[in-house]
Amino acid sequence: MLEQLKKQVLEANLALPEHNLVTFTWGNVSEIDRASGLMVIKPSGVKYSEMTEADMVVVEVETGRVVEGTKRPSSDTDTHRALYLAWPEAGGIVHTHSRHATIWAQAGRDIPAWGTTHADDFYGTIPCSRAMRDDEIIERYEWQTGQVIIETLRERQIDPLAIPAVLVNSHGPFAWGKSAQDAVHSAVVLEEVAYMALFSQQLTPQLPAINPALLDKHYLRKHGKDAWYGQKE
Ligand SMILES: O=C(CO)[C@@H](O)[C@@H](O)COP(=O)(O)O
Repeated sequence: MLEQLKKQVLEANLALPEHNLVTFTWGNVSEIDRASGLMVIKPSGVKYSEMTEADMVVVEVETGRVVEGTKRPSSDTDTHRALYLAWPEAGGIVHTHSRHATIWAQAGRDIPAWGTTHADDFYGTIPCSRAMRDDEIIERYEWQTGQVIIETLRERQIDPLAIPAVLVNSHGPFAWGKSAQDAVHSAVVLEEVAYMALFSQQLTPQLPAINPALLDKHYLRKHGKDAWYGQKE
């Protein structure tokens, strides 16, 4: 089981540079095995071009203890842990510094649903968190980053399954899904809609939100209980 998970997490991490979501060693992807309470995450600071399955690090989600691996886990491991512990439905988590999503995060701006590309995968506004306080930055920063993400969705009454991404203020995007690959899909679409939104609002500064009927149509045909998009599995 763990060997298969390491393979999946390596492939998901290698998809980040493939989709131009990261530069150098930025970003990280993990996946959890709920039965064992273990997660697999990329090693910290290792070049994607040199990364191997053997470099993947196995971490006990509850405690953060490294149970397998010779390398240090990602510096964002505690953020991933916090989200897995808070959201039982999260199977994979990704963090990137993808350019346009990070522009919105640095600007402290939510990305409203302005089109069907957004609506296909995000059932409404993608939130930006508040700025972190000094005490949250100084003590257990990565864990606290996770707590701010959880607080943002809770206070905005956002279902993590319906909007599988957040912009961490002054930092960058985190996205998630049923698996590492699913989380990377969310991160790719997030970057695309961030890019489109940036220029759409420049063309039309008072851009109205998407028609709710159109939002429903596009989101629910892919993710609703009667979803029919694509081919039957
Ligand atoms: O967010 C950041 C840095 O701001 C990290 O994603 C980035 O440096 C990657 O760190 P890791 O290599 O995963 O430890």
